[in-house]
Amino acid sequence: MVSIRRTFREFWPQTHGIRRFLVAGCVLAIVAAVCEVVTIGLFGFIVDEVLSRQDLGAFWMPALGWLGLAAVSGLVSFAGAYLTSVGGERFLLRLRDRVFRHVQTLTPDFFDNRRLGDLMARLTDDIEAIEELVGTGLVKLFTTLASVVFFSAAAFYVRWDLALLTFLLVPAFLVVSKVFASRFRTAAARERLSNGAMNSVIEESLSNQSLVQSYNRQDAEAERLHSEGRTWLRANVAQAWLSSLYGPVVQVIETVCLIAILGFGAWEIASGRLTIGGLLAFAAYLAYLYPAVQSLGQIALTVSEAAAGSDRVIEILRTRPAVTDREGAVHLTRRSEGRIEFQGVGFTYPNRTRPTLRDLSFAVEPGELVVCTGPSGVGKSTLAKLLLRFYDPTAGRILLDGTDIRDLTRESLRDNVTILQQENLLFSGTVRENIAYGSPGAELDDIVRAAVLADVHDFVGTLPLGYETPIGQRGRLMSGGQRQRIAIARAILRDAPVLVLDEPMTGLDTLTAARIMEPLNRLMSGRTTILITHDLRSVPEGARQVVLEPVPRRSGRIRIRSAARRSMARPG
Ligand SMILES: Nc1ncnc2c1ncn2[C@@H]1O[C@H](COP(=O)(O)OP(=O)(O)OP(=O)(O)O)[C@@H](O)[C@H]1O
Repeated sequence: MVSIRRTFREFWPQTHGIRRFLVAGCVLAIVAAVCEVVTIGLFGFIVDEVLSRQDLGAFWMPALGWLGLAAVSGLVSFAGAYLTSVGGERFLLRLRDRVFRHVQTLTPDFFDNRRLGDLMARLTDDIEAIEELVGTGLVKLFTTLASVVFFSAAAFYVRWDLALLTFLLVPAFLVVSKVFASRFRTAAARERLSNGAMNSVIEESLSNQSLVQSYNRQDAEAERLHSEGRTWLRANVAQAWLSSLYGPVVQVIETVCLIAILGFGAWEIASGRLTIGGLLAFAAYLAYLYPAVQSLGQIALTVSEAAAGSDRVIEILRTRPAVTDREGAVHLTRRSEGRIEFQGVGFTYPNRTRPTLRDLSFAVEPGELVVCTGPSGVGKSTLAKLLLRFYDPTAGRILLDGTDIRDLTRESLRDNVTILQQENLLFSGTVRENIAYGSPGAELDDIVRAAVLADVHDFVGTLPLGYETPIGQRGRLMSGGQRQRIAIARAILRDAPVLVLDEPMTGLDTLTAARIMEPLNRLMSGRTTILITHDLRSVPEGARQVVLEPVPRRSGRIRIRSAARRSMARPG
């Protein structure tokens, strides 16, 4: 119950503007139910007035009425179902957009600590489950409730005492559905969890297929999926067991009811207090009423499933980004000059106790190139993450043109800093789209100019569709050097005053590295550049160096102080 209330509080406002579809769906479904009630009344009338009395003349009017009602009922059922789906789908779209937008405000740290497949399950299946509760589920609940009310009212109208007898069994339905719903919720929560785990295994294995195959790990991966699949199977079987059992249990209660009614009805007919038409109409109302009551129980089961999904989505929505814009943060409208200064910067990753950086101070003048070196794992890439505000320093500050970067909006800060990462991140679009990724709306001429400067234009000329050639998922149809040059073209086109190159030569052989050097120099010229590398091949002569030293392992109080001095970056 708490989950359901929480789900509605969280997601109901999102149905604003869509509610008319849902309301229309409800109203139309209710009209269809009313048509059915009247139709059954006509059926009782035909039995008593036409069949029992063998009077064909009395047949035509109710028959025509029946036909008319069937047409109206068909039409409104169709329109109701259609409008409900439109409303539900629009709600789903909105919901997914909201969660995805929120997820993108979270710092990369969030993604580093989560399994991608599980996040994907939350953005797809779990969101659909919420829609089935708050959107279409609500319509179903209202229309089913309306059917229950109408069919029971009609049953009471025909014979209140018989109806009352029937209703004595309603508590039995309620007890059954309550017992089932709580068990179903536990099974559903397990199913959601295991669905996420299974998706994670599929995602990890498929995205690392070249590693899997080259290390002959196919069987191990298949076993991993099989084991997650088994857990999923168990959760689903538990769900199936409950939902399959629910129907027969309810049916037994229904049958007891029907037999009691028929027996009582036969006695009433024999004593002349009830017509056959009356009894048949009554039985028909019950035949409609019971499935409606049964589907109320089914709705309770779906609600349990949706609540399990919704908990998982709300958990994501409640996660706050580790870094946010400060109140009154300045949005840089002009291009920054590009003066960067680290002042006594210290940083510890949120899930670590040992600091990665301590008391790091250095400055880079506009247009200057500074090379940042140091052994692997010393925190060079961390420095880039701090400059882009993926994290905030735990001590000290970083200035851009003399302003603390925490006083700038993240958007305007990042507009002024381009990073070229170790692993070149390309999307599965075309060459053109990838070069223009950081500069939406760039003209083809500008894209080509950037490609020429990045020394990739000639290569693009050899591709079957030139700039319109798809580059494969994550650019896998390109070589490492080609990917790197496309990334350089992207950075050139973006034209930000500050540039961070994080190991631009990683994975490239000497020859390719040498070829990259020239476009890199073109990219760096005139920009403040921090070149992170432990590969001194790529260090241009005469460039100033900042050497990072590891923060020592054991951290007694006195050692920390001496460590602080030792780990200070010193210009080379
Ligand atoms: N998201 C993270 N959470 C916790 N620790 C992290 C995270 N990212 C990096 N680290 C740790 O921080 C330290 C510095 O990592 P960083 O990537 O900055 O090193 P680096 O100097 O760039 O190394 P390399 O030259 O090998 O790329 C490492 O010990 C690493 O294990």
